[in-house]
Amino acid sequence: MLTIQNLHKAYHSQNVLDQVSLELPQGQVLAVLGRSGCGKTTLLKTAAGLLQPDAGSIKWAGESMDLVPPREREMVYLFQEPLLFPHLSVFENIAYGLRVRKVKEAEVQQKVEHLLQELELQEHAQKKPSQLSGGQRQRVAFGRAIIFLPRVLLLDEPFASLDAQTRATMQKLFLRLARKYNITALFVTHDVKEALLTGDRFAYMAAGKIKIYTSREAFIEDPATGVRDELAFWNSIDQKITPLP
Ligand SMILES: Nc1ncnc2c1ncn2[C@@H]1O[C@H](COP(=O)(O)OP(=O)(O)OP(=O)(O)O)[C@@H](O)[C@H]1O
Repeated sequence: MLTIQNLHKAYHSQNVLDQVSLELPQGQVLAVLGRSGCGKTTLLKTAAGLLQPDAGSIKWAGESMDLVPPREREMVYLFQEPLLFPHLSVFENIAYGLRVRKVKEAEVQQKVEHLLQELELQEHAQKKPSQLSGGQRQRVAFGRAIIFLPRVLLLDEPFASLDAQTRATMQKLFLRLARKYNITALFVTHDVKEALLTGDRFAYMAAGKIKIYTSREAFIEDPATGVRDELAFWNSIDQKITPLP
């Protein structure tokens, strides 16, 4: 269980995280919907240990992570734009987390090859990141993040820069692997449909405050989230599309 309690962070006089608290059981995905600038990235970076909060605490299985450095926290932050080592192949980018943990070569080969298959990247294993498409690069970054099964995956609008079709493929891939590997994730997005698709649980963030919902229905029904209005809009578009004769 990930437990975040009363996290607070301010820049000058602006409260960017305002008493943020949440609980996330292992193997669940919390979709956090929020408009640009609401503090989503600050929340994820603070959870990963990349930013220090002014107050509050982060725990995993009851153990405080507050003094644990980012590398040992095993809460991996996945950037909007995939950050890959440009000089390493796809294989070595994915293997990186195992190499720094001094995992034996045979196990590295077996694990990376298996994940390359899952990510449908086998034929690109020896390419460098510059030789890949945006969607392929994002898949490599995802593989690199999950290869050692971190405690928590922190996803920051991971598919925002992809075209609609690639984005839909990536969302399905994420869901399949999240189920298969029992991934615990905070998935932040400004996209209503993406939040509904990826989340087991739902939250809405605005001006540094987070609201956690007890059910999908409560999330949809709350007028503050704008989810119902957006779903109504898409339904009205669907009804306007008349089938071809
Ligand atoms: N280093 C900083 N110094 C001052 N203000 C900052 C700093 N980092 C973030 N902020 C401010 O904090 C607020 C929240 O930023 P954050 O990056 O968390 O937003 P976000 O919800 O992730 O937005 P987006 O979806 O646009 O990435 C913004 O108003 C931003 O200007």
